[in-house]
Amino acid sequence: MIIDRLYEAVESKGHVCVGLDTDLSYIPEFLLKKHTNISDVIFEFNKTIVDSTADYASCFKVQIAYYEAYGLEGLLAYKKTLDYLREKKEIIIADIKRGDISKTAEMYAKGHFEGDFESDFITLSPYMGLDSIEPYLDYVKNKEKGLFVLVRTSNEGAKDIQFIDTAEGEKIYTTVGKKIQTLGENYLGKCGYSSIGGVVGCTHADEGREMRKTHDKTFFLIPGYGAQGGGADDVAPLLRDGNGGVVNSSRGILLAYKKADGKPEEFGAYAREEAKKMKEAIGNVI
Ligand SMILES: O=C(O)c1cc(=O)[nH]c(=O)n1[C@@H]1O[C@H](COP(=O)(O)O)[C@@H](O)[C@H]1O
Repeated sequence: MIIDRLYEAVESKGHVCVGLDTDLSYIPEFLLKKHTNISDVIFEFNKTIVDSTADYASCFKVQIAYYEAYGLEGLLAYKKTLDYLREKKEIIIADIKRGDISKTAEMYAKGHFEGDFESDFITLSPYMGLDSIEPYLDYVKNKEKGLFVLVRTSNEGAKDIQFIDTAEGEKIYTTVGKKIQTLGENYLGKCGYSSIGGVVGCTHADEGREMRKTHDKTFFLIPGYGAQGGGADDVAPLLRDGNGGVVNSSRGILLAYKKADGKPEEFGAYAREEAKKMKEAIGNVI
């Protein structure tokens, strides 16, 4: 099961998931000038970030919107980035947030678990129902692939729908989380967690401890660290026994050189330092 690979990566390298949400405006001028096409610019930036942070990262999350936004050149950069991560044996989470009827989902599964855009995990939205997740399950069972399903997201608007009380007297996200855990129990790895994980933001830390208890077999992808205001203390309740989740930071790492007003040529070194600091900060509180 792919979850065992991720669990072991967390054991050996820590909880940091580096987010490759590469906007052209994040890329230093000298790199923009060096290449004539966007795909080479984005790929060289990503390659430097991967090489600089890999010692401190258990996985990398690539948010596809940042690549789609640049059309075919962007998608070429996306593919090159995935190929490079695979070559380096890094674990890839493709943040594609899909969710559609089952025939369409079959094509999404093929598109992101096979071929040019193959990744290890993908993110899914469950709001069309569990039948929209079914087409991915054969890949989870037989092809070493995994899912992270949105449960309680990090944005302010999460409250608009996910926090509504159901007739059973619980929040919608609690119901979704329970359904994901029940489904996930069919795909447990040796580590005790399922290859069907849940996305739980660290920006509503208050219920974190309770969630960790009730979702004891669900591995969490935890966004919201850094740029969205989350810190190590917000993440700690969502992690258990020093494992049980990975924590994503994208802008916090990619833009570390700008925040420090550092030399643009040293953007990789700043990203490395930020990933190291994040790993240590989380290590200190769990
Ligand atoms: O699924 C996600 O990764 C995700 C879920 C969520 O609830 N909140 C959230 O921010 N994300 C993603 O996590 C990343 C956060 O980026 P930064 O805020 O720059 O660290 C982005 O790629 C978001 O799309």
